[in-house]
Amino acid sequence: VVGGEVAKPNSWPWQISLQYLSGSSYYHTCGGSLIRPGWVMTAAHCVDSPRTWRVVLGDHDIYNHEGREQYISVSRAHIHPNWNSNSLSSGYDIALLELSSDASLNSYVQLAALPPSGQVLPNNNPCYISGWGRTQTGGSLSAELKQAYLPVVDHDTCSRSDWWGSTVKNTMICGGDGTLAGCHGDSGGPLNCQVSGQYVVHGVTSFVSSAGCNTNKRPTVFSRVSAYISWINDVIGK
Ligand SMILES: CC(C)C[C@H](NC(=O)C(F)(F)F)C(=O)N[N@@+](C)(CC(=O)Nc1ccc(C(C)C)cc1)Cc1ccccc1
Repeated sequence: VVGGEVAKPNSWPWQISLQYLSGSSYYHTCGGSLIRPGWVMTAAHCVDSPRTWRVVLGDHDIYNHEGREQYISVSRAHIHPNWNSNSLSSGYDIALLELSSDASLNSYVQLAALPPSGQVLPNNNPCYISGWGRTQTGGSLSAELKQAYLPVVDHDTCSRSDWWGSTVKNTMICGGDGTLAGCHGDSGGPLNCQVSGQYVVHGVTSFVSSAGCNTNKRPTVFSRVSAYISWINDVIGK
């Protein structure tokens, strides 16, 4: 997350760190959201390559064990059937991770609320991105969970030719003005939007400009969760 601030610990209790095994250590690679005790929602591009994955719940500082963490391995990744890693702009950058066991819900680990199918938020709706991603383009990951205020940029504005143009589809949601932004390592994490006084996960962090994470008129782009509710229900209801 470029800009913004360190989040109050566990203030986004559905935020998870998705980590892969390399040698004998695990490394943070993406964010995600706990949507059922045994299911995590993340970005398809996070789980494109087959690896040994684990999710860490209840975390704040990813480099220090603070005692609230739960470490659960991923038994299976369900990538959206229409996802094509060579065509990020087509969308479908969403995946569901089946956990090997259920998370224990407590004050540090809670389920995310998901939006109703098809709900599109108005321009400037208050939202926050959260994540451990790079704190500036080409920088390093943040040890502590960060958040930044990224109000919704509606499709009309975000798809303007001097903004993202036709790269952005209406199955995506744009956030922020490019000053504050998501960055590498925030992928898959939530866009937490305030709707009727409650935070609802409306976005899955998908991409930023290759010219730089915080680039003017290139807001952070998220998969719009409300466009995938029926697929999500099909997979987890199964
Ligand atoms: C892995 C890619 C597919 C998605 C990746 N997503 C993120 O970093 C995210 F924002 F989600 F945290 C990204 O934007 N990666 N970049 C590598 C940028 C990138 O690849 N962006 C991008 C944007 C649009 C498109 C298509 C839709 C035209 C393809 C790639 C990050 C970056 C940005 C500036 C400097 C260095 C690294």
